[in-house]
Amino acid sequence: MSLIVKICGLSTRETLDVALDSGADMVGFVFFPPSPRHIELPAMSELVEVARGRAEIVVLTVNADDQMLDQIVRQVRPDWLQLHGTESAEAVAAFRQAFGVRVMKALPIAARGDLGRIPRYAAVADRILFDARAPKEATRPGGLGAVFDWHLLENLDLAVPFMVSGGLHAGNVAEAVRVTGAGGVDVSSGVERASGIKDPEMIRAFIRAARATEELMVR
Ligand SMILES: O=C(O)c1ccccc1NCC(=O)[C@H](O)[C@H](O)COP(=O)(O)O
Repeated sequence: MSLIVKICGLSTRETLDVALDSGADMVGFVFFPPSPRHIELPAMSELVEVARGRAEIVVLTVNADDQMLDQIVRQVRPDWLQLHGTESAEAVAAFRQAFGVRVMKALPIAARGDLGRIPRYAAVADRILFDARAPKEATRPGGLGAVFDWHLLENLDLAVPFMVSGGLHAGNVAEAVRVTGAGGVDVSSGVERASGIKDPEMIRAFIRAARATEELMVR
């Protein structure tokens, strides 16, 4: 069975090419100005056209309003919107219907209590992405290279596919897949040599390591 591998926070042609040539299934672009990976829509659109048809295109936003999402969808035409803020399940359902784009909802995980809201979101999103909960003082809700306790997701049975993220890198991705049984993995910081600066060799190594876990997948 194949694992979905997403490389997030791409912002240069060189590193996008490396991700595509190495076989990434999804490539993510961040539209969130406080992020070191933020990319304006005209530049994003140019990169997206390079990726279209070769990998699924994901645009990540944080609590974006209807107007912003409408602009992103019209200008960039992504395959997916990744909602990485505190969007409600009702908002996820409404965006999905309004924009005709698949929606991946990121849910922050730190403790067992965070699992309670999962079914609400699984009922309306096309995919769930689990990420580490950002500390209160963080300037962004993700892309921090922080790991959560993967055992919290053990034996999770969801109606929709899910992916795991948060502090993944070539050295721990196999264990994350083994423990969570996730159908996909998502990485940003773990393939960077400095904040916001992707490293070609780290991207290659991550995708190689992720592919090597596929033999562990039984579902
Ligand atoms: O990348 C960012 O700067 C970012 C900003 C705001 C919300 C989410 C953000 N990133 C999320 C991701 O890149 C991934 O979906 C995931 O959280 C993995 O991040 P990392 O722990 O850096 O591998």
